[in-house]
Amino acid sequence: MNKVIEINAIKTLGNFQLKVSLDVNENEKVFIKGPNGSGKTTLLYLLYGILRPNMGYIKIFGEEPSVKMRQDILYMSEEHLIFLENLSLNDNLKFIFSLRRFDYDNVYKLLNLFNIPLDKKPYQLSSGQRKLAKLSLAFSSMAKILLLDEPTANLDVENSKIISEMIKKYNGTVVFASHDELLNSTCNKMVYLRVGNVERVIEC
Ligand SMILES: Nc1ncnc2c1ncn2[C@@H]1O[C@H](COP(=O)(O)OP(=O)(O)OP(=O)(O)O)[C@@H](O)[C@H]1O
Repeated sequence: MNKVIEINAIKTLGNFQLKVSLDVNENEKVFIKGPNGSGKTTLLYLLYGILRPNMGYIKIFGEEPSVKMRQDILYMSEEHLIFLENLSLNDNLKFIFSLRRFDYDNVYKLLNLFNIPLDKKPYQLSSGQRKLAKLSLAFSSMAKILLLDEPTANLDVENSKIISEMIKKYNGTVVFASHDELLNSTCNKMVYLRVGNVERVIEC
């Protein structure tokens, strides 16, 4: 099997230290679990190249994470907004499409599936609707690796189940951090973090 992610690294943030050693294969669906503050988001930041390790290495497709990989790897944060507040969702999409390649038809298909009104501005949508709009983009990105932070936070059970199925069926690797037990059946591998350490890795 092709390894797409290799990490053996230490990252220090103030008095917190994350120490991770992990390989991820092509098309694997990896569920990062752990209590609040255990280092899940920090791990995703390292994989996306937002943070650099203090020691060790991170390889994505055999190379250090870098901006030039951004067509192949997409990170969807829990909190950060990706939409401009003064534009409708439709105009936001046009702008986003000018920056990066997506399966455009699939974006609109998913937005329709989730009943997201395109004429509304981001602040006129609920937090769940904004999340579903971001996920519609992520799952239409054609990225070889998706990094999803809390993909089902703010979503109802029905939509969470749809997202779970979309992760399972995604034609690529998905690494997702979540507290949502509903996603337990979604992965091939579970990685348990505790206070910055990999407590255990379970093949599912
Ligand atoms: N910029 C920073 N400076 C210092 N400490 C930081 C910084 N960013 C995060 N931390 C610390 O790193 C630790 C891990 O944070 P992280 O956000 O990775 O946890 P998490 O597992 O994603 O938590 P949650 O489940 O609450 O989202 C926390 O103790 C946090 O306080």
